[in-house]
Amino acid sequence: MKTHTLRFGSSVPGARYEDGLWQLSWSGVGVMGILNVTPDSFSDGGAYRDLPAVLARAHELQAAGALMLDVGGESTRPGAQAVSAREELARILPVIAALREVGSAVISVDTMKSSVAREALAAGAHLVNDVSGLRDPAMLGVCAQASAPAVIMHMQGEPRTMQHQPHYGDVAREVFGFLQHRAEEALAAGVPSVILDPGIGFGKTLEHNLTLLRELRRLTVSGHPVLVGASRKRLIDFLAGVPHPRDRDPGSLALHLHAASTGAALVRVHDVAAHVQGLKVWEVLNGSPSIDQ
Ligand SMILES: Nc1nc2ncc(COP(=O)(O)OP(=O)(O)O)nc2c(=O)[nH]1
Repeated sequence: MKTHTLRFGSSVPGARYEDGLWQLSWSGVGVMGILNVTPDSFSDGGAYRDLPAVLARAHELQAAGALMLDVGGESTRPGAQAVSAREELARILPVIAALREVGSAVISVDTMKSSVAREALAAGAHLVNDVSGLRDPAMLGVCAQASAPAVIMHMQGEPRTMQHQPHYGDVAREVFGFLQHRAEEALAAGVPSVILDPGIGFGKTLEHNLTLLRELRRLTVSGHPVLVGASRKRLIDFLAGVPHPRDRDPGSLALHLHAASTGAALVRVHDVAAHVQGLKVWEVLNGSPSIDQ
């Protein structure tokens, strides 16, 4: 089973200090638990209304085996209206501070705004998850300055309109080429590590999403850890006729096991327990280095 490593400028849970950086390594596929603190996220918006409920959810995700928690204060579902930096910060800063207080897992902040990323990192987030692929001109500098890894995700257009008419000449070549290019720019700017994400459902048709998943090995061989976030997304309804997002966890796991078979390093999920269980079984059948006797 492949071992993946992320380098951080500051210490993170489970990391070792080596060559002047904190190195977090894991084998097989790590699970990033989704912690949305929004009123309108497509599958769990408003589910965690107050801080105790959010912290209880965080504990549940961590107890289920999440390697990281992804804290998001703005829905990026198709058609979502943008949220101000002020509103986004009001939602996520108390959560990040409280998670650090209780000693949580590694914390990523899911934001497209450099101003939000800067404050979230200062409040204790360990890395940035940017669905816009570091589009904000200041985002690279914020991550480099904080010596924080960045998840670079591909999105065509904006959440509000990205699904109107997504179009590519060669979707795999264009998406993977974009990610490789942004990775080089980020590392050259001093970002200690990058994670690449094809952006399932972000300005893609069903066919585009399927092609990216089928061709994903072309990205995982890049050497950068690859993250896939297909959890509860619309393509599962298209493929298996599941209209309600909360009913799509089995399909989510199937998509993420496929991602694991291509060498993905992380999956971003709502149902952490099901994914930890499914990946454990999958990894034994596909050559995990150790089996708990
Ligand atoms: N890196 C990465 N980040 C992401 N953030 C949000 C969503 C959308 O899912 P969710 O957070 O559940 O919904 P919403 O954006 O409505 O809060 N998907 C991804 C993804 O695929 N990859």
